[in-house]
Amino acid sequence: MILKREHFDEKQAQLYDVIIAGGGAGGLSAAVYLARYNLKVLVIEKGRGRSFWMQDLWNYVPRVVSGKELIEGGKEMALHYGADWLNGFVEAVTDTGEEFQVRVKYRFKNSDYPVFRAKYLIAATGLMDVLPQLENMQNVYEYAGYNLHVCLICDGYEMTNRRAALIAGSEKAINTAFVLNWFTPYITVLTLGAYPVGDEMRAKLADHGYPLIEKPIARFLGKDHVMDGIEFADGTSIKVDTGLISMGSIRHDGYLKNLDLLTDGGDIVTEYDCRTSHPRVFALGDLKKGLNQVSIAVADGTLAATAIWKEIRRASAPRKWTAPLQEAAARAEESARPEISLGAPRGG
Ligand SMILES: Cc1cc2nc3c(=O)[nH]c(=O)nc-3n(C[C@H](O)[C@H](O)[C@H](O)COP(=O)(O)OP(=O)(O)OC[C@H]3O[C@@H](n4cnc5c(N)ncnc54)[C@H](O)[C@@H]3O)c2cc1C
Repeated sequence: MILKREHFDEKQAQLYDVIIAGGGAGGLSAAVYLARYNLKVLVIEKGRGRSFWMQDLWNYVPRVVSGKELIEGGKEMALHYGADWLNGFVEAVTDTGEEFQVRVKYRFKNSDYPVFRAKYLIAATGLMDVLPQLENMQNVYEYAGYNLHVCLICDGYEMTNRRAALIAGSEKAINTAFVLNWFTPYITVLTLGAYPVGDEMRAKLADHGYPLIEKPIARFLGKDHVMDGIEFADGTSIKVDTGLISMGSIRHDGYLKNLDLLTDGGDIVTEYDCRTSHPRVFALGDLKKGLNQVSIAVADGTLAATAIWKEIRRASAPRKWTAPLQEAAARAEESARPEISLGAPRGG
């Protein structure tokens, strides 16, 4: 069910098996599995995460869908199988040793701060790509995620043989040009004038024939979500067919601080089944170390949910089914009697 204020008292009193922070690709996959393992699960989702911005989900079978379709379909499925869902922002998690207490901000105005409890926590809150900060951010949102891409693995193919602008957030990020050139030779590198570029990198770009433009962007040009050029602060402009933003990302992991999880370069380190350095915390998808793709996040959800089910199942009393089996046998015997009495009279 979708939780509203009137459900909070009842739901705060119960102990969930699992609380999932984040209802994107990974969190939804875990929710569906957990609900179908007949476990009590709550998904908490703030809205407008990374999957939401995917206009086309490539490299995923059986067909291309939008991120919104993926989220709506997954949410509907999780609810159908009995998961609870809360539209809210996970602010903090406390581990009492026995359970996790998950504090949520519910609603931006007239906020409530309910605390829900669970045996296990799944962190599936992903990350968000850093975008160029222009005066008019609407102009950026008009094209970002359409033909102004943020993911080379996802959208490199879409850029094949197109005139591409690479917007690099650091000198290191300029190296993306030498991967993007797998798909297209027509690359212009933009630094927004935000950092100096060393002689070695300049020489490498010149050697490949990639122009370097080091001035701030004023706005993206185009219409109907199709970018076809970039205008700079000095009034000059270039024509392009596509773009790739490589400016890093921000992890949605603030609520995990108290748990002191093992990380590597900021990514949460997990075992094969997505278990973190805390035995009752699992991390999925973009938040953890590994490839940032929907297929990976979805598979992570499968692994984490199944590992948790296995553990809860093994800790539960054995299900011998003695009483139900005896009852079923008694019922079968009962229903068999009239048939016998309907047959030919004995000894007749
Ligand atoms: C424009 C774009 C195009 C892409 N194209 C592709 C593609 O074609 N193919 C592909 O495989 N991948 C693609 N990706 C990458 C893909 O979106 C991610 O790899 C995938 O969504 C990761 O899943 P996730 O569950 O880890 O994170 P997400 O899907 O980002 O889910 C995390 C969820 O957590 C929520 N959240 C965050 N913080 C909190 C909080 N504190 N409390 C509550 N909720 C919170 C967010 O709102 C979000 O819904 C694309 C990404 C972008 C941005």
